[in-house]
Amino acid sequence: MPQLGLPAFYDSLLYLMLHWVVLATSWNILSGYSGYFSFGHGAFFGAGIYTSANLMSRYDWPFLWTLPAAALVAMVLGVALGAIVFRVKGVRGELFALLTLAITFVIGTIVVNTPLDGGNGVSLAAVAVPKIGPTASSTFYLLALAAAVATLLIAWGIQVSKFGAGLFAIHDDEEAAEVLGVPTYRYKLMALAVSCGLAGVAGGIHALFLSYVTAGEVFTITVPLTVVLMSVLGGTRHWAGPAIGAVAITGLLYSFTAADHAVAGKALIGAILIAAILFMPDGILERVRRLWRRAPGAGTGVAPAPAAAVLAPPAVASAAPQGEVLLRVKGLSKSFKGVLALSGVDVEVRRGEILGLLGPNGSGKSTFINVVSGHYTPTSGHIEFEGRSLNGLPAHRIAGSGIARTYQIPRPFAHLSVLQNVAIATMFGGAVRDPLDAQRQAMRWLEFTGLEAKRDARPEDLNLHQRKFLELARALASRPRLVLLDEVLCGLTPGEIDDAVALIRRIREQGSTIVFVEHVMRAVMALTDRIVVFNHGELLAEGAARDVMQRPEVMSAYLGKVAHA
Ligand SMILES: Nc1ncnc2c1ncn2[C@@H]1O[C@H](COP(=O)(O)OP(=O)(O)OP(=O)(O)O)[C@@H](O)[C@H]1O
Repeated sequence: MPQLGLPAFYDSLLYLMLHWVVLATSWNILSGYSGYFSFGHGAFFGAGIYTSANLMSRYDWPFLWTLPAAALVAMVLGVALGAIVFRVKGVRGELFALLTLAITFVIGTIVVNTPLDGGNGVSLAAVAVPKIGPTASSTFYLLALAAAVATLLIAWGIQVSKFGAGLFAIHDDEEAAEVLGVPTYRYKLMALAVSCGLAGVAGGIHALFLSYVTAGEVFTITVPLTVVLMSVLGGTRHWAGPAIGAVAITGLLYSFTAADHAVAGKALIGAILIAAILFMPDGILERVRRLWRRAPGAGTGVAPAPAAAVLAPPAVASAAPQGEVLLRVKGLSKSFKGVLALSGVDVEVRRGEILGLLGPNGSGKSTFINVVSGHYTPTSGHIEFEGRSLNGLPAHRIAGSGIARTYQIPRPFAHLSVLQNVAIATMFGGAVRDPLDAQRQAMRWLEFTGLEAKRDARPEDLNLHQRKFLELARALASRPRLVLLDEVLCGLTPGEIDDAVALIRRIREQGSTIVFVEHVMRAVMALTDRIVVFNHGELLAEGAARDVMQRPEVMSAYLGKVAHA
């Protein structure tokens, strides 16, 4: 472009487009991918601007040397903030957005009241623009072009990687992602660091472009609002979406400014945004991709599993010999603000067995699964798996050690296909790094659970029976040595229960040990080697199902409950 000799206006217009491509795409890496909607992008952009501006004006750093420093300062600021905020459960959605916006104003106030700005702004009129292009405006264009290409490559690389898959899982259900082995805290921090670093670089370049920076114009709501609009317009679930939004909005805005119709331009953009949000809530790009997918002959890009693989699911690794204690739980208690859900429970699970976990409603069965899988931390007691203590481990480390679980009410990742849902488990539990390999392996688990025809469906298109089987496929795909099944049969018809019972048998046959929480007595009798019965959070009885269910104390705990099953 600089060689074409066009008026400087075009260089500047293209600079601004690419500048917004960097900002919107960098915002999307955290907020679009992981769903942590930030309104604090102005703070990180501003950190980059003021770092570069101060290093150039006060310390005479050459402009290009200030850019890594701008990235670093913005990154450190973001990671320091994230290290605290991401630890607080529940700071998501509007709370996270408001918190990050408040931080922008706090940082703006600090900058104005310190020598960083001093209330007068920082002038860079005396700083020389490096001679990268033939003119100053072309230099800015080339710098922004390099930054935009690098940012888009990073965003693409993350989207197609295991890291990206983890972020998309966090977007849909952070707790379920953690239980499947996604290191959610680390991933969120990494995404924030990348997002802030890129915003810092954009800020560093923009400082010299503006040549005079004031906190009043930097730390405003304009930057976060604009990047959110651009990303939402283009589509937040794809690396290219924010760039499309950025080009569309900047192009429209400046074409009207050039023709002296700036107000009409803003009104038109407002109208376009309203129409886009109403008719394309997932963004322009998602709309186009959906039309493309509907086109005859459009495939998903995932090769089918080889025929031999389809016949047999992957063997599950077994670390302990048959009959050895796999899981040892001693004196386990869990209380919730005065409610003692588990009280000093001792349970042993042996390798290869199906252990039924029974008890009336509210007796602590789901709490047991939640504590063993790391969803809740125990109040007291000890949990040991294959001889190693699980106490204090986060849920993703427990998943990584070979324990998988299902939820009583299925919790699939709503925006991912059935195949992608299972592939996440293959990657994080089964340690397959390459997403395409993960999808091939996931396909084998879909065949195992009979869901292969639904591979491209969204979870919302499945019935309850299929969603429960998807939970099973997802749990198995992490190749666990112990599977904790929480009422997988609940809500199924008698025919579907028969299918599920046969499937659970096959799961055991291919090597997994199963703890099976269930109220359906027919299935308990057919499947379990042993049962333990809980009542009021305590262990009431244990042994073979036929003996234990006859005991008077069990019958009285269950009074009225056995009969209906
Ligand atoms: N997150 C929570 N907060 C407060 N109380 C809880 C929580 N989770 C479980 N409880 C309480 O702990 C007790 C045991 O609940 P739990 O869900 O483990 O029982 P359950 O045996 O699985 O019951 P069901 O068969 O109905 O699923 C109940 O009194 C329940 O209300």
